Amino acid sequence: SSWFSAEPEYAKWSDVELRTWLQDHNIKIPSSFDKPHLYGLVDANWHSPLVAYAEAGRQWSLDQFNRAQRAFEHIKDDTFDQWDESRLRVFLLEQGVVSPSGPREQLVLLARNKYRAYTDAAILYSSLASASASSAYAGAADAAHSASQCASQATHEVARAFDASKDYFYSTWDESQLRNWLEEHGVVEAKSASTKDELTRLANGYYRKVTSAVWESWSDSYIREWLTAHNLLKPTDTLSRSSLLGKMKKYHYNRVDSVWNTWSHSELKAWLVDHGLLKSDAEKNRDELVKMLEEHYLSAADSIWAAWTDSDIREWLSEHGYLENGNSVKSREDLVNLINSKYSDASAKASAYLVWPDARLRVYLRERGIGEDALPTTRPGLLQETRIRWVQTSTWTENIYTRLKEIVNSSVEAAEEKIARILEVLSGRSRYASDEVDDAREWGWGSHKADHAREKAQEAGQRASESIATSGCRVLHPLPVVNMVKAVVLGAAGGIGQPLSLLLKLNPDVTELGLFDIVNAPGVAADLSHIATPAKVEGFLNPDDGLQKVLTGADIVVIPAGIPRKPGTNAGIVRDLATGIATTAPKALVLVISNPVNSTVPIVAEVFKKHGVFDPKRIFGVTTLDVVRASTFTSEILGDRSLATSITVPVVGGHSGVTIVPLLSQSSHPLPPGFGGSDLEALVKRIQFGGDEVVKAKGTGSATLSMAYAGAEFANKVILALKGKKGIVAPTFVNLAADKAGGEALKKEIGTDIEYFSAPVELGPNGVEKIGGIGKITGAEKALIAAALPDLKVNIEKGVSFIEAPKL
Ligand SMILES: NC(=O)c1ccc[n+]([C@@H]2O[C@H](COP(=O)([O-])OP(=O)(O)OC[C@H]3O[C@@H](n4cnc5c(N)ncnc54)[C@H](O)[C@@H]3O)[C@@H](O)[C@H]2O)c1
Ligand SMILES: O=C(O)C[C@H](O)C(=O)O
Repeated sequence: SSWFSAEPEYAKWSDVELRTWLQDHNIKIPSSFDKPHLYGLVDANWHSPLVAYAEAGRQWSLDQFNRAQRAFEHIKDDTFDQWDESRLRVFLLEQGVVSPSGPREQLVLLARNKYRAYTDAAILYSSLASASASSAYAGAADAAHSASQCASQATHEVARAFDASKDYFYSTWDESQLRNWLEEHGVVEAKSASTKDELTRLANGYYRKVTSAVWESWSDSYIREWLTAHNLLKPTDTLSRSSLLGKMKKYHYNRVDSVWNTWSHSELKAWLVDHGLLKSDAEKNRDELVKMLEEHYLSAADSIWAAWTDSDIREWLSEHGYLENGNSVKSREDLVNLINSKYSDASAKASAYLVWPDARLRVYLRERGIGEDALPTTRPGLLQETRIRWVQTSTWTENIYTRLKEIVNSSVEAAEEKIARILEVLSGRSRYASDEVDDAREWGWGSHKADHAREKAQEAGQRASESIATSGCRVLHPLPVVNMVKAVVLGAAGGIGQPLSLLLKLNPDVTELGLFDIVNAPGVAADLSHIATPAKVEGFLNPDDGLQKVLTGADIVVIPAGIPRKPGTNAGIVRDLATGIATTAPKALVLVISNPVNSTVPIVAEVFKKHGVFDPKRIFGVTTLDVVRASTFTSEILGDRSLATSITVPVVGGHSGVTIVPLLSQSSHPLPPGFGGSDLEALVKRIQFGGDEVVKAKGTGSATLSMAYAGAEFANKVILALKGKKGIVAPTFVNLAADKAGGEALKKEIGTDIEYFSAPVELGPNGVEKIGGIGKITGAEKALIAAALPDLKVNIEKGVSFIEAPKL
């Protein structure tokens, strides 16, 4: 590509690279994102100021930053100009500049650079701190992002729009009530109107004529909703209609309204004459006057400076040396004239709110926590308060971020209320819709086509849903929320436990690794904790509630505790560990390795049922070793071990002897032509009894290293799914109720009613997403399944009855 190509650096990145960049910049990756989305996210954030801060901040450790914070506490950008050379030198030395040299100007420059880096880092750290302090709220933001939220919000808008098209108080009246009302109000045509539609139309028309404000014809409930939506009314407040109307009068505005919309013809004209834009005898109609106002309002000094109090202006003038003997300038007019002539960038101060109608300024202030009583009563007062709170931000996302921070740090105590307000901000673009709905309502009332209003409303709802969908995705960029994953290993000091813990420590998505065993766990943890990967490792033993401590906050729990080939002992161990999980981390995803898996998985389920926390989606029997063996042995048959990692063979049924059913006919890499008969039988047997091969070779114990590998393979998939990756499928032994439809279909395929079965399962953030079917298999494979079922049923029953009445 040419040097001048507009193609960005990241255009050719893989999704791993995109993901890494986003993680490095603390940009949350929404759970549903695939490569095009990741690309979009990188694209959207490439030039974001937060990313720049992150770059700057990365060069500072938190410690360094804290030290710097003290050093920079009283420093302003121009402080250095006032320092002498030796003071600058000392300061730079303290800031780690080893031999500060050069002329004083050079030193000032160096000091300034340090200061800039510090302020960038300060912004980063404060945003990180606020984000982590409010992770609950960030969680709400995340929820808002989810499609369902967007959808429900959109639905709400649509519902509101529909409501709005019929929500005038006489909408429920029958024909004679309408007729009476119209006649009482002297609408003569009522006499000749013959249908209810016509009468309604007349009522609408009449209403539009006599009411100046659109809301005067709204029902109480709709007014209440509008006020509540703008934080002007608590949902619990009960007010009379007249008080509600009073509030509307004070606060209702339309997004397109400007301050002059309510001015009379002569007021419009007077303003233009006062500002020397119109001769007092000029003849202009209202539209022409408004047009002139639109053009000139914001360049008029008094419009801009109305947002400044006298003392604000005085302060600015004296700070900039224009008011040495401040007392000589006394009048407001003098102050405004002076600042207007000195403030070169006045137009930059011309913010959008300067033209807002008073009602909108009031709403803005009320939304920012100003009480009804504290609201200024004059327009300059409203403008001045608004200016103080007006956040000028360069990007939309930054603006939303600022507003979110404001809410999170606000004094509103109830979390629900904060969350509600956050949701409002996130779906802020729905205001569009509200305004569209306003239009729609007016249309409906003013014209004959009530249906047209409905259509418009529907369109508005549609647009709302679209803008919510896009805003929902975009607003997440600046929230530096780190997706934490705590993985726990129970039985972490054992033959499987240790290497499995090692492999989990290597997974960069694991941020916390908790190890538990009845022996040695703290030692194993100390050892692993030196490995340079993100996970924080801690080990616990039984005393002092070690099990409870390790399980606190667990997202995923892997259980390789127990003794090889001692089913009875293992049943008790698994029962006790499951009890711990049920009481401390009932929402964790549980991966059972302890044998016999066909029975220990039902044991965990029964314990969870007893504690009322059973969710079949969250419990897995790890059968991955069978899958791994199937790949390896098949690659050997194919004569190419390098294929081993890419060969996949579904293995179904259970995890012991004949209950292990490899579906070799579905291998991603077909077996050699002519491979069958006793060769095939031997391969199947080797997969089914691979455990014996290892037990025999070792003399004592069973597979540990290959099991650790397999366990980590599966756990890593579960973690990826937990973090939102879609479409991950792995065979695992699950309760078939985890996916009713999938489970029932599977039972039909295997022709028997069974509670647990190992099948290819699609994983999701809540565990089992979908249970896959067996698919097309050979006669021989059908026979293998038939042979597996009786053993499997006995194993399952043993597990279930162990909890009901211990006898395993
Ligand atoms: N699912 C599979 O494919 C598969 C494969 C291999 C082994 N396994 C099974 O995994 C289990 C462990 O095998 P291993 O070779 O690691 O055994 P191991 O004896 O080497 O380790 C077991 C560990 O569990 C610990 N432990 C015992 N009771 C405990 C309790 N109540 N709480 C916490 N920890 C406890 C022990 O102290 C030990 O450190 C066995 O049941 C084995 O049959 C399953
Ligand atoms: O066979 C065993 O006892 C351990 C394990 O289930 C295995 O498959 O290797």
